Amino acid sequence: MTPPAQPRDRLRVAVQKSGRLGDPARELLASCGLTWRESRDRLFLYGESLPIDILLVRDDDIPGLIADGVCDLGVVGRNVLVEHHLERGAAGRPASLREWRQLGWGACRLDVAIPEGDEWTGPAQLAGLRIATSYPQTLGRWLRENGVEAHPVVLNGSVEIAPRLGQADVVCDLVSTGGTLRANGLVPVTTILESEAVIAGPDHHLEDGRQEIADLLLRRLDGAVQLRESRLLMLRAGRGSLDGVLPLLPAGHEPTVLQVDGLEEVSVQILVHGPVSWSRLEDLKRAGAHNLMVLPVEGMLA
Ligand SMILES: Nc1ncnc2c1ncn2[C@@H]1O[C@H](COP(=O)(O)OP(=O)(O)OP(=O)(O)O)[C@@H](O)[C@H]1O
Ligand SMILES: O=P(O)(O)OC[C@H]1O[C@H](OP(=O)(O)OP(=O)(O)O)[C@H](O)[C@@H]1O
Ligand SMILES: [Mg+2]
Repeated sequence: MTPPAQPRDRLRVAVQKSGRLGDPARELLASCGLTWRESRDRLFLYGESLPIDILLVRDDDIPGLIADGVCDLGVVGRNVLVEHHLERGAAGRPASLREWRQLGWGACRLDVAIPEGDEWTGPAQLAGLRIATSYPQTLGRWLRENGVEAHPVVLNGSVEIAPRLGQADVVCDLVSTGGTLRANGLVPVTTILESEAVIAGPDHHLEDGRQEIADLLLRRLDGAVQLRESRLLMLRAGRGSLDGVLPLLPAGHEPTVLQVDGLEEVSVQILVHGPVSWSRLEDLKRAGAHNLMVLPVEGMLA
C-alpha cells in the first residue's frame, strides 16, 4: 500500500530523462514560458518563472508516479499509459489516470509483424504462436478481443530480433518508419494501437491549489500547440481569379482579402492549421495566385 502523498503547493510534471520524448517535452514546456534551475544530479528542475517543477525519469515510471501522487502530470506516449492502465486493471486496481491532452507529436503504432514472405490471413493465424513484445497487456487485450490464444514473450528491447534468435515466431512492437522491421525481415500486418505523446494526469482534480496551476499550464500548452501548428499563408491574385483561388485555400481562419492600391489585384492572408503542402501551393498558382508565401507564427493574441 502506497502511503498518502505529502501536501504540495507546487505542480510537479514528470518528463522522460533521455529518449525520444524528453527534449520535445522540455521544449514544449519552455515555450509555455517555464524556466528552471537544474539540480546538481540533473534529475529535478526547479521552476523559477512558475511554481511548476519537472522530474526527469524513465518513461515507463511516469504513469506510476502520477498514480502514486508523486507527480501531478506527465508527458508520455499513449502506448505506455495504456499498458499501465491494463496492468492495473489486471491487478484488480481501479483506473486512476487519463489523457489530459494529446500533443500531436511522438506518433507511432503498436503493430503485429510477421516474417517477410509469410501470408497474413488474419488474427486467427496467431493462435498458439510465440509473440515477442514489450507490451504484453495491450497485446493480451487485443488477442482476447479477437478470441485468439497465443504466448506473449516479454522483452524490454530489441524485440524485432527475437524471431531470428528463435525466441518467438512473430513480434508486436512500436513502428514509425518501419525501418527496424524491414531490417529484421519482418512486415507489419495489423495495428493494435495508434500512439502519440500525451499529457497524462489523474482522473480527479488536483488539490492544494495545484489544479489552478495545472489549468494555467494547460491554457498555455493549448496556445503553444496551436501556435506550433499555425502558418500564415499570403498570396496575391488578380481580382478575376479570386473565385478560383479562394476555394483552394487550406482549412484555417476566415481569409482576409485586401485590395492592392492602384491595381486590379488583391492580397490574401489566411491563418492555417498545419503545414501547407507544395502541391497545394502549385494548385493555387495554377488558379492564378502569385507571390505565395508560407510563414511560421511566433505569437498570437485574438
Ligand atoms: N520509432 C518511434 N517513432 C516515434 N515514436 C516512438 C518510436 N519509438 C518509440 N516512440 C515513442 O516514444 C516513446 C519513448 O521512446 P524511447 O525509445 O525513448 O523509450 P525508452 O527506450 O523506453 O526510454 P526510457 O529510457 O525512458 O525507458 C515511446 O514510448 C513511444 O511513445
Ligand atoms: O519503425 P522505426 O522507425 O524503425 O522505429 C521502430 C523502433 O523504434 C523503437 O526503438 P528505439 O529505436 O527507440 O530503440 P529501443 O529498441 O532501444 O527502444 C521501437 O522499439 C522500434 O524498435
Ligand atoms: Mg522506457
